[in-house]
Amino acid sequence: MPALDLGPHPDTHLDADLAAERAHLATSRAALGRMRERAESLFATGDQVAGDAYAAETLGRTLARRVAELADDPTTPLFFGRLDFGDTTGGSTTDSAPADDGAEASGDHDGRRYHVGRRHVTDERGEPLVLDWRAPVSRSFYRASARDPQGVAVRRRFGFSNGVLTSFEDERLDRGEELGTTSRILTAEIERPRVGPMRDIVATIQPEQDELVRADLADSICVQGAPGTGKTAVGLHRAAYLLYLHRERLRRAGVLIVGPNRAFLSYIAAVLPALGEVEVEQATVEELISRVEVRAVEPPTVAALKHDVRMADVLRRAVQAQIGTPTEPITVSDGSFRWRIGLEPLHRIVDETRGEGLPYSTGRERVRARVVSLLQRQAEARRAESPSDAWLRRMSRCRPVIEFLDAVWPALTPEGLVHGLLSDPARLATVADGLFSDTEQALLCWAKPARTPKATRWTAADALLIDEAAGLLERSSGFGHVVVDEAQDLSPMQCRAIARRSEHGSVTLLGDLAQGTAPWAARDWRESLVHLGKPDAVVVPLTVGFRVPAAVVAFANLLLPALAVDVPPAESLRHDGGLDVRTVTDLTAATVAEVRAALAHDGSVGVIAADDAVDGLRAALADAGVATATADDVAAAERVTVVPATLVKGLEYDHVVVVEPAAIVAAEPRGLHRLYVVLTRAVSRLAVLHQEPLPAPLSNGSVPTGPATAEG
Ligand SMILES: Nc1ncnc2c1ncn2[C@@H]1O[C@H](COP(=O)(O)OP(=O)(O)OP(=O)(O)O)[C@@H](O)[C@H]1O
Repeated sequence: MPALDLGPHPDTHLDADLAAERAHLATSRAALGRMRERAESLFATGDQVAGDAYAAETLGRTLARRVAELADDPTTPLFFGRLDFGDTTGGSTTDSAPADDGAEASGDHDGRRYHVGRRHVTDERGEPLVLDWRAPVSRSFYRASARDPQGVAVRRRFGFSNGVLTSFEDERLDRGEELGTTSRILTAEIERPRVGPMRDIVATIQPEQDELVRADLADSICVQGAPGTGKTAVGLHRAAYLLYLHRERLRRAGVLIVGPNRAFLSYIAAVLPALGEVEVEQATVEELISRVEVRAVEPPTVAALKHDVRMADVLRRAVQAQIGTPTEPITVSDGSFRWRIGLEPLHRIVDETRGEGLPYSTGRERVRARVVSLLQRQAEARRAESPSDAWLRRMSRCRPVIEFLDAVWPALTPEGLVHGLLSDPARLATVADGLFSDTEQALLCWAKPARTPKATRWTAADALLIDEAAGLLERSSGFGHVVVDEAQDLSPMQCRAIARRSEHGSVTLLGDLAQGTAPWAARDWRESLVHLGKPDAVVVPLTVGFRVPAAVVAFANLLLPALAVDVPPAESLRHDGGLDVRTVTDLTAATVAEVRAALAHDGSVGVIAADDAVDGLRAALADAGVATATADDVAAAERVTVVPATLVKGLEYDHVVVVEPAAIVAAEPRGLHRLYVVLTRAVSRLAVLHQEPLPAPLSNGSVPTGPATAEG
């Protein structure tokens, strides 16, 4: 049997193996320590080495990053796997190998042995002790199978506890042995109690996940995955992989992770640094588009109109409508001569520039430059010499030229454009005609507009319009790769905001149509991809669930027919766990009792309720002496978190207590989708407490009641 259970072990051969692996770990840790010391001492002396201040700063940053990358967390293993390549030439397997990342063909690794870990570790001679999981050769650790061993004779996985190597598990791929998802080490990792922030899954990435992680940088992909299938994990590991492979390019252009809210972003924030990646920007869409301060809310119907993709056309037309027709020639005097540009060339300049489709503000400068160039030509013809730069500058800023520009191509700001449009029904009507009905236009226009953009109390949706307008006025620089999580909730206009930031890069879109809770949530990934400017991206399903136990998945899936989405069903890898659905007479008292009982187990406890019930539950728990944390405080010492239903997307807790599903459903138009999200947060046990009847799709199914049905 390939799986080895190691603890105190009678088999001296296995004990010797384990001892050798522990020694290799100790050597590797010492080597990493030396690498870090070297980086630290370079960092300390960096300013004396570098030539100028700029070089010193750049070098300083690089070295500081290097030091951070080489941080060693004593509680996580430096390596988690080993690959022994078979020897087709007849020699014996040798430890380590040439520091080879490039050799793709397995033949180059004949007879070699590699430890696979979080980052490269080399000994003093530069020989690899641990290979980075992202190196080409490490791919076989994730992908080799009995059917396609890729030259690997033995794949070894290590079990660790607090950074100490405790066991290993071998698969003799050369003998057709393969554990797949029955691996004990994988099972232990999936079933481990959760505490604190999200962790990396680098040791146990599954083959279908690895394919997504290692997709080409040029490939935009969309992952449709049921709850807990590892979408977030895949997106983060893909970011780390791409940074490794395209370090310089992506460091310049940047990698961006977009998540639904701050609680989620703080939950995932530690994953990339743990993988040695300390320079990835993480933001919500709202943070990305924060040109103006949001100081007001508006009715959902109005917000929905502003999130509608028709607004993009309205704004485009509004910008176009600013471009006028020249009505008078330009006459300029430079003190010595008078110059004149007639209407005909001015028409030509404006038409040509309009035809070039440049961002509006660039267009204005182009018109200016062309006007000045005509003046220059006249001056050259008359004086037989080129005018000076100062003369050209003066001409470009002289009053007749500015007046001409202001008449035919006026300067615009994004805020000014949107303010002008929403405060003037007649102006809106000219550009919204045929796109929005009269009623819709009336909804869009402000009843009492502020006098200036500055005085306007903008809403979140206005900020989105301003961002769209900014994209029409100026060219923005984008990221090299953008990972968008919970993407099903993006509106078309939000997709466009992200498209502007990934125009020359690629995107990884992660989401689940069944979890769409925004009023504008996607119903078809193809549409989102069009708005994101990546219409050709492939949509790949993930269907193996790593979080939610099978019994809980089955319960949550009772909701699926009512959600009106076409998504492939998921299969749970977890057959442990418990589900307890209970009618109670006193919700608060039952919640407190449930939390107390949950605290007898290891791991985190999440109490999830309709937003307006949260404060009451927190107070009741506090009165009962149970300290609670908030969802955005991932470092909290408290094991119990009370989370409003609207903030729980993407998060998970070992033991989840859902309080009054009917209230969660009633709180918002897509309340059933919200409930589906809420019910799929449990890693080990789910308790559903209700006083009101369960929402119809749940009460119609055969719901297990009473105490836990399949307690693991
Ligand atoms: N290959 C794996 N090995 C071990 N654990 C995994 C693996 N893939 C995912 N997990 C774990 O499963 C849990 C769910 O993963 P993740 O949050 O990435 O799923 P998701 O699809 O984004 O979920 P949701 O739809 O709820 O947002 C996490 O605890 C993650 O660490």
